[in-house]
Amino acid sequence: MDGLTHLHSGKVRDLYGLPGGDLLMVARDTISAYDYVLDSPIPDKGRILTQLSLWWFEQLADLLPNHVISTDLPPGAPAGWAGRAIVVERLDMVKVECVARGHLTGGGLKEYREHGSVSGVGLPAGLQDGSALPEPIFTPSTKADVGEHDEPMTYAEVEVQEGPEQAARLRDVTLAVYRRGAGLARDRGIIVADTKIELGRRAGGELVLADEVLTPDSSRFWPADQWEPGRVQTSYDKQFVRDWLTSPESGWDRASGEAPPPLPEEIVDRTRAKYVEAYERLTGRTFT
Ligand SMILES: C[C@H](c1ccccc1)n1cc(-c2ncnc(N)c2C#N)cn1
Repeated sequence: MDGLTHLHSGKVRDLYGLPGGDLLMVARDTISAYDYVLDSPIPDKGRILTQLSLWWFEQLADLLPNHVISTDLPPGAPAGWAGRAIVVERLDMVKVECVARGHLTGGGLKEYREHGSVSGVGLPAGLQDGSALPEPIFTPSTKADVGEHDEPMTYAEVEVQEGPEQAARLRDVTLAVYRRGAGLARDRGIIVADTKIELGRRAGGELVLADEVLTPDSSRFWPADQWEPGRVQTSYDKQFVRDWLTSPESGWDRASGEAPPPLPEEIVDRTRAKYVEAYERLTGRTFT
């Protein structure tokens, strides 16, 4: 693909350099579960989550600028990338995974059970898996290498790395994006339990919202009507996959260290439908 320089491949997205310095972010139809990228693509997942991210950038534009330049395919990009590729402004990326949590689960719950805190933020006693936090908290982490897990950072460590003023700005922006997104989603029946945003800086130091934003890949989406603290919550988008992979029908042993088997067509179809449903509930638009 002349004109495109492959720069980075994540679990579900790829990043290319364009002549002139901009970047092309491409979302694939892949889905990951239990830290594996599954062999079975979910048709249109890349397009659905790209269009959701673009809609969120619009909803958040009054809070801070974003890196979106164009959704037109640049020369050299395959036609099959239409709808799931975004030309973005090249930024100096902040080396902090900016995470906000409104509910306690996953790695945060594990840390809470060990230390009574998450990323150094003290929390009240008695919280359970899925509990709503008294208020959303900023729980930054390091940017781990491919295949590694991010490590929690305390706010003090962010201050040392970025400086006190910038650390406060990262915290405030992350919490503002989360509050806006979680509030809007909750009104539409979806709990955004937590989210990770990527921020970058322009040459003049201005903070810009980058990467994808408030998608089921960057956030935990739960159906609000099934929320029940004290147990593992239902995943809005991945529950069919998780249930099948951990059922006798799949023949897969998660403890074996072997990669999961391909998904049955029915599970793929039902998972695609959940992505479409989430997009349509949040945006009020019809996915075509
Ligand atoms: C990890 C993430 C990634 C995204 C998509 C696919 C693979 C990786 N990434 C984003 C940048 C990046 N760098 C400079 N300017 C930007 N606007 C962005 C963005 N977004 C670098 N890495």
